[in-house]
Amino acid sequence: MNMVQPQGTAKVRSRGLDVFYGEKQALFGVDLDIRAGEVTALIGPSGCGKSTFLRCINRMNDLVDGARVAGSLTLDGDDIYDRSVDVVQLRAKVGMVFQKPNPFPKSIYDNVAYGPRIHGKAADQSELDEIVMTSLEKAGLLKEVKDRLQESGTGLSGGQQQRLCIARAIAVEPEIVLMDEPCSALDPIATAKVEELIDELRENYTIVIVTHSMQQAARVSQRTAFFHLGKLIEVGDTEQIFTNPQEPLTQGYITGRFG
Ligand SMILES: Nc1ncnc2c1ncn2[C@@H]1O[C@H](COP(=O)(O)OP(=O)(O)OP(=O)(O)O)[C@@H](O)[C@H]1O
Repeated sequence: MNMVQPQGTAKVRSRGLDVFYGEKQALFGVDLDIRAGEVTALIGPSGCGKSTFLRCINRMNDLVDGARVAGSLTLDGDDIYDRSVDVVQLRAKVGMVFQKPNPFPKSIYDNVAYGPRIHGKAADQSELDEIVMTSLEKAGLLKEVKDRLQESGTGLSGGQQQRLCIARAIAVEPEIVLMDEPCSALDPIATAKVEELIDELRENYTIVIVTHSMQQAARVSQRTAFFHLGKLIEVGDTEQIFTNPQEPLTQGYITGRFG
């Protein structure tokens, strides 16, 4: 089990974070703390840089040609962009769940066992079985799939596939789970299940979620950061952001004046 830091400690800290895609600047001097043991929601209109910020935390932007990062971004005080950082190890610490459920075309079991296998997390088969079962249980999926672990992950419903992807992400015991609009391809019932799950997971993980749904941000997060045109406009306790925003731009967005 992870050593979870006391709630409120900055797990990830950005200072003056700029991100460029070629000539285009997508983030401007972002100063944001992501606190340990909480769910932080990133909200704002399309193209404001939410996903860009999220993807910096596990260096997914490294995969984009011409992407460049300046300023400082740390995880537990260590520079995420330091030359000495092993990106594979970083991504084991910082898991990710994408917008569209993307199980591998493998069995349910192998989807979850994949990460533990490549990171050598299990000494033998029974330990691997234990990790797979525990991860499925934590992802709220075990009951539904325990009799068909050898069937393909792609044969599950969309909501089950997304919970399988969450099980896959947590199987390597990450410290942080990044979620990029994890419910946008799901129906309301599957969405409710994933939201419930996010709430349970925050006991053991620090979670950052990008969402277009303000209702979702209000339901699942403790902190909310509002971005606009690549700038962080305001961050605060979720309740405060939605009931008493300090910035006119935030006010305009949450009251639906633009978006
Ligand atoms: N791979 C890329 N190449 C070039 N520009 C990009 C790339 N990815 C994002 N951008 C640009 O960077 C800016 C921020 O994009 P980003 O995807 O972070 O925004 P977002 O707030 O997550 O948007 P959305 O809500 O639509 O997903 C946008 O102007 C976008 O066009």
